[in-house]
Amino acid sequence: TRTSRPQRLLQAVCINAVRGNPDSVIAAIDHFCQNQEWAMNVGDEKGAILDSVVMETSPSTVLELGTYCGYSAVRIMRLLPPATRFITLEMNPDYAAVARQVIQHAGLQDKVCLVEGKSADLIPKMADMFGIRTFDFVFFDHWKDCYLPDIRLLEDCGLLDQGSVVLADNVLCPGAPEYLDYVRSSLRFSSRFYRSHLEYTRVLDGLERSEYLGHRDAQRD
Ligand SMILES: Cc1cc(-c2n[nH]c(CCNC(=O)c3cc(-c4ccc(F)cc4)cc(O)c3O)n2)ccn1
Ligand SMILES: [Mg+2]
Repeated sequence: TRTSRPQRLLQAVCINAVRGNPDSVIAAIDHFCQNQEWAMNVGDEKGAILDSVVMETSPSTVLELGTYCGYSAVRIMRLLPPATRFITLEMNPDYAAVARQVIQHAGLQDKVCLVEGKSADLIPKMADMFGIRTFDFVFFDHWKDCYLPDIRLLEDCGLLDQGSVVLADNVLCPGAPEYLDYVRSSLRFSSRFYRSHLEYTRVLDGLERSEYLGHRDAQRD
């Protein structure tokens, strides 16, 4: 059977990227998506915003929802020290298989823990499975209609601490309107929008950065 798009993306990484060099893996994927086939990686424009938010947060525990081919896992982990705990959840086994090889090509396989399954099933097991109490940084890049239930689930499971940062991709395209309303109206979050574009296109998109202010109650009316 024909190869899948993730498999063709992986092939481009194997051919064009230098093993053990995360920046060359990122460049190879961006070149493939700009010149051969569009794919739903966060991309270079939004990726630069992701880099800056990661660096200013300098987290020691990171959760990513939606690994896809591992592009943002490589982007995030190339910036952080080896002691950082990084967990990424992917529910599609074919995506996960490609992501493992992309992450390995970047030489980051020892720093990344990729878990297969649904976010709603795995989030409540984070503490038991990994001995992680709270996440300093969470990157939402999974199903857009899961953003709202999953940020509520993170709160309910006590996985966010005062100062924890949740960065959400695609809040305009494909869009996560209910999620935006929630984080922007909640007294428990301080949110700001980073205007950008859908990866490899001119379509408007952006990232929403929401900082957890602690366990307060009430909504802004
Ligand atoms: C653990 C867990 C993981 C998942 C999960 N794993 N992998 C994903 C993929 C999610 N990503 C997207 O759907 C996505 C789509 C677009 C897009 C597509 C088509 C267009 F025309 C315009 C834009 C652009 C993007 O940047 C995206 O990130 N979900 C789901 C549940 N539980
Ligand atoms: Mg995305």
